Amino acid sequence: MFIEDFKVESPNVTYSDNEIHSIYNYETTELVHENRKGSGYQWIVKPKSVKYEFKTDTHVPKLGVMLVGWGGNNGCTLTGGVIANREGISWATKDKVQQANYFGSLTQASSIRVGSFNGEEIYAPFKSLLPMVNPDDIVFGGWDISDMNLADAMTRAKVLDIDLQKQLRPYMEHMIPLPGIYDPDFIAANQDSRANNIIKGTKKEQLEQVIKDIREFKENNKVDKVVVLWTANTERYSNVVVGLNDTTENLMAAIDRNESEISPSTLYAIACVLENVPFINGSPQNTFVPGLIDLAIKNNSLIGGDDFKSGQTKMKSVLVDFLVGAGIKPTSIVSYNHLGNNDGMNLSAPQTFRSKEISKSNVVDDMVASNGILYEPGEHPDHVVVIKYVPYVGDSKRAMDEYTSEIFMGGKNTIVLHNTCEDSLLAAPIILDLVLLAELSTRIQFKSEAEDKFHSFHPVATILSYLTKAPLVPPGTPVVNALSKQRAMLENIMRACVGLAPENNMILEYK
Ligand SMILES: NC(=O)c1ccc[n+]([C@@H]2O[C@H](COP(=O)([O-])OP(=O)(O)OC[C@H]3O[C@@H](n4cnc5c(N)ncnc54)[C@H](O)[C@@H]3O)[C@@H](O)[C@H]2O)c1
Ligand SMILES: O=P([O-])([O-])O[C@@H]1[C@@H](O)[C@H](O)[C@@H](O)[C@H](O)[C@@H]1O
Repeated sequence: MFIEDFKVESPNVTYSDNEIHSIYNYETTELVHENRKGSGYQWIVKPKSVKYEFKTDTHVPKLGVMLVGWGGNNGCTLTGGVIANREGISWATKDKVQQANYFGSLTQASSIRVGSFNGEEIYAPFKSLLPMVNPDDIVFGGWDISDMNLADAMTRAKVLDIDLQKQLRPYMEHMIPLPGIYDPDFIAANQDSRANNIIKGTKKEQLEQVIKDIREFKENNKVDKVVVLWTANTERYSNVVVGLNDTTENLMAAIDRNESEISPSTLYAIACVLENVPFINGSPQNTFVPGLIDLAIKNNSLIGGDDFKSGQTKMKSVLVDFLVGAGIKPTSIVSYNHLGNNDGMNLSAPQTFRSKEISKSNVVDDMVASNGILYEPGEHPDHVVVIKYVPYVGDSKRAMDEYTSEIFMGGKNTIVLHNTCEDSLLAAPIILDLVLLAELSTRIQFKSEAEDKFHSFHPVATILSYLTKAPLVPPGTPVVNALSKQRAMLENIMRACVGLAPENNMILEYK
């Protein structure tokens, strides 16, 4: 059965006018490697219970979302999709009259199990766990190196149905992206033709302009909070150089010197960290150079990324988790896709493709490392990523995957997948989830029984990892890519905020 909402009644949960306060026993383990006399070294696993308190501010702000690359396929598709939902727009397709929806969004279109009732499993909307921004209320803005208005950008993108585009045009034709920071050294040369909307000046002047843009957007739109998200073109990796961008001091000094190796995405991100505005990187480049991570931690300003996990890689983080979890040994993974949108054109350059190849390839590392029965230390499946630009197919990405695995008694198992989808229709709801969850996480404070004061999550927002191919994590902490674990982590942290136990799927009451 599906219910729309619920309230937790527990001595450990208090709902007040401004917050939800929960007391939560975190059940974990502590490992010890002991030298046991006579039996040599022994791993000892000790169950451990740590009491935490969570406080969630229930004041849901008026949220402004500023997209870098607002005029791109993802940016205009998301903007149009939210307007269509907000206005209740429906449109004729060749099959039927289509209603607007948020399918593909974890927060808006997925559910959680709240328990059983009379032998029936009871589910509720994911978003019913904690008060979240209603996406219909978001105010959009942002930057683009192309000055095309959002209605014309929607036409250029060729993603949304024509009848929908016609209805959206009046809402979007007055939406004009702010000039962006353009550096041809960081994206493909084929992007130069659209770069007619640029912030001039030195890197310091560009940084200062972005800060001014954020402040003016917040003031002009009377929003309480702003989240900035990069959905602009994939950049090449920045060289990380001692003395240039390895520390905050060196990074800021490099900007003062107008050093060419500081990328546009890093400049936007620095502007956000200086303004304490969450910044999320939806592309694979290493925007977050060490000096920037250092600055975000010092300023306790949320940063998250990298690279939306939307299609082929999302499937990979499910399939490989299933195979390895079933004791089957993937030995060869080949992921090929072609697409014809501007993203694909930008990725046709070797240096930008390399950024994407890295984020699409590293996604199996944690799953492989989890099974020492299947893999020797350092052993990995052969893993190849291919992306080709084929203009004719546009945003309709064709992905073809082949997974070859070793099975029982020397057997071989080959799984072949083919997937066709509008890449932007996969990415847009993920962008929505990223900004909504980033905003929510800034309203959560918590402390363990060993801490005196409540504090926020670590500014490097691992909580967003379900939505990214290459999760950015605090230095020295584990990277988890398995999709089921990422979703469970996010849901269980939100359950803890309302005093609910993690979903453990045991259903002992019926065993
Ligand atoms: N399924 C997906 O679509 C998907 C999945 C994962 C990651 N991504 C990443 O999301 C990004 C956007 O994808 P898209 O399909 O919307 O691409 P797009 O090329 O349609 O849009 C990118 C936009 O960014 C603008 N731009 C480029 N550099 C800029 C800068 N420095 N400042 C401001 N604007 C700038 C471009 O003019 C363009 O309008 C890409 O990096 C892509 O790799 C997309
Ligand atoms: O999310 P995913 O399907 O694994 O990866 C996608 C790539 O296959 C595609 O070529 C690229 O253009 C998109 O930006 C996205 O990164």
